[in-house]
Amino acid sequence: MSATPRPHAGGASTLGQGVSALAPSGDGAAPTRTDGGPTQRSGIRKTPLAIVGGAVLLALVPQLGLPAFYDSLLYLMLSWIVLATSWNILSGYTGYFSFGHGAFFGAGMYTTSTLLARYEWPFLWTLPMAALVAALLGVALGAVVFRVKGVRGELFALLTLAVTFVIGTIVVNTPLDGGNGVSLSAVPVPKLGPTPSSTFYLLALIAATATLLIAWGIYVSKFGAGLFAIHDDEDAAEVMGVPTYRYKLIALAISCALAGVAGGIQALFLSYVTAGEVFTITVPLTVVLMSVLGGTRHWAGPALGAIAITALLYSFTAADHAVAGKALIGAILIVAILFMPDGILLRLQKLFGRRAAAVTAGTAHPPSAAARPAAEPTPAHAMGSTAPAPVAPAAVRTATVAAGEPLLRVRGLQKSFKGVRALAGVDVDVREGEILGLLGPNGSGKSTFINVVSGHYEPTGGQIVFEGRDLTGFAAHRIAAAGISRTYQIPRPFGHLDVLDNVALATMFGGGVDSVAAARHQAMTWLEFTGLHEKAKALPDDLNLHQRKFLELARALASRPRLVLLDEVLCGLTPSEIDAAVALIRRIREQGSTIVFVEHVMRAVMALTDRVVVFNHGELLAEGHASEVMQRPDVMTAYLGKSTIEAAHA
Ligand SMILES: Nc1ncnc2c1ncn2[C@@H]1O[C@H](COP(=O)(O)OP(=O)(O)OP(=O)(O)O)[C@@H](O)[C@H]1O
Repeated sequence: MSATPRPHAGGASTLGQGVSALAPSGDGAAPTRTDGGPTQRSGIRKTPLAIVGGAVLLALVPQLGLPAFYDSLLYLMLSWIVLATSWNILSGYTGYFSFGHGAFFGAGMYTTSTLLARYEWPFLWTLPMAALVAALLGVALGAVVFRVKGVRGELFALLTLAVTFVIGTIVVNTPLDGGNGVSLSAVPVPKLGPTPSSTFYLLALIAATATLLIAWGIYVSKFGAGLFAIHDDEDAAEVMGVPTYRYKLIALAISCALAGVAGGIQALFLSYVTAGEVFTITVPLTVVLMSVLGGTRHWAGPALGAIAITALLYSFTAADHAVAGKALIGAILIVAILFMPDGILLRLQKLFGRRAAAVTAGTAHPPSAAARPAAEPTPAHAMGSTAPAPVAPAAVRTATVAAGEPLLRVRGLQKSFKGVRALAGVDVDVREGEILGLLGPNGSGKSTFINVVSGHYEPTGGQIVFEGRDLTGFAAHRIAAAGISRTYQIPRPFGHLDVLDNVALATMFGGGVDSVAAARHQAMTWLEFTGLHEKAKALPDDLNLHQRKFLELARALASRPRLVLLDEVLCGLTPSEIDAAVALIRRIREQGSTIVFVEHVMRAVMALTDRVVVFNHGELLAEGHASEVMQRPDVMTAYLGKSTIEAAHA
């Protein structure tokens, strides 16, 4: 946007001119207070009050009678807060880095300017429309892009940037802009404040307050927990019950709607709108920079980044040495990002001795074992301890399978990967309450079976019936909700969530608990059940393999499944760790779960399983009791190879 703002703007520069054009005051009064991380329950109640309270105080600024210049500078700062925070709701929370924010901002600008200039709508009525059009644009884009697996990271960023240019080209070449821009100089500014510039300031203040409240609300909610899980491992999140597609679309719609509102206000602020300045990379680059600097894993991070960058720009580029000032700001940003890769906010939290907020939501962790009421389950001791078996926190949901019917009935299950037939049509029944061993040599299709039954892969053919309900082709989150959970052969914890929140996520999405606090409380008891309670606040990276495997188990159990699919949970463990794991799996069965157990460790198979099925080359080779099946020559041949058997007999 090369257009200068309407005269009342007091010479402040435009948003669309990007970082270089910003010269706001260093007031920094926007709400930058953090809630102290999710461990601070009192902070949770206070946070929205603090945001609203801060906004009420800031609403008094126009009464100070400052020159219009300051109103406009504060307006710009607040507008950047809206843009950066709205970007973060999709991109920071889910990890889908968008470079399309210019398109959504521009959609809002052109919606408002078209409605004002052509249809003479009252300005305030255009803002909901600006939000709606931007949100619809985002949802239309997301509905296509989010369906394509693998469009993440740089691909998603480039795609959204390309969409920005496409929309910009369309706008320029249609009557929306016509190549000349849209003039709004004749449109009256509503009288919210004593002056037009203070009106814009107050509008931006309302938008920023609403945006921060929304960003915070998502951050502390179950929805926010799901978004952060998508950020760390989308497939694992889906398998644990997070409806990833829907969640991404909702986050994108909210993000776009807020950017659209900012664009609508900006259109009238500028009074002259041109496409060439809006649909560029400048807006997205600026919001990315602000968010990364402030911290993308916290609702307040982007606001802090917006304030910091705009304040820097005002301090260093408003004077005569603008070019040197910009270079200095660049150097400061490089140093800040190098030394604070998680953003200023997390660094400040660490400095003030608080736990790094590398977690999703904002409610308190459950009380310590000592503080817990006596009626609750007693904590387990460390893994492998000889203490009495810990009590499972919640009874497993009872199955609703008809008498004589298997809990899981798989018929003719097929899965091919570009010519590789991993499953060639297997029939497997799993009876309620049993531990079924799933055996077979490497590459025989065991993990594929688990992946298909849990919805990680769609089957190529066949049928999966669980509790009499046909689940064939269901999305993984629906299969999780139906009562099937799984572990991964190589543990896939959510790396930025602590151990407790990893389990709480399963409690919420698989177990149907809506409150984050209740989910954490229940998750703690599952950690006690698996002996991980002392690691509740550790990040997965701090766990050894044994503990990571047990974390997988705790997550699988926390969704209170009727059927648990365990994929080589013992692989890589020491003999004593295997003993501890075998004892734990027994306890899992005792508390009511049915288990399918893929394993190569034969002594565990012998000790645990009621029945085994053996796969070979994607087909069912044998079925029966482990001790009998493993004696069969065809099974031995499959495991050891024909030549080995013949050599042994020779
Ligand atoms: N995502 C994939 N893409 C292509 N081929 C795959 C994929 N997943 C599995 N396969 C192939 O399918 C076959 C069965 O693999 P699968 O992992 O199910 O075997 P497995 O019995 O679990 O083996 P292991 O005991 O070594 O884990 C193998 O030939 C494997 O290479």
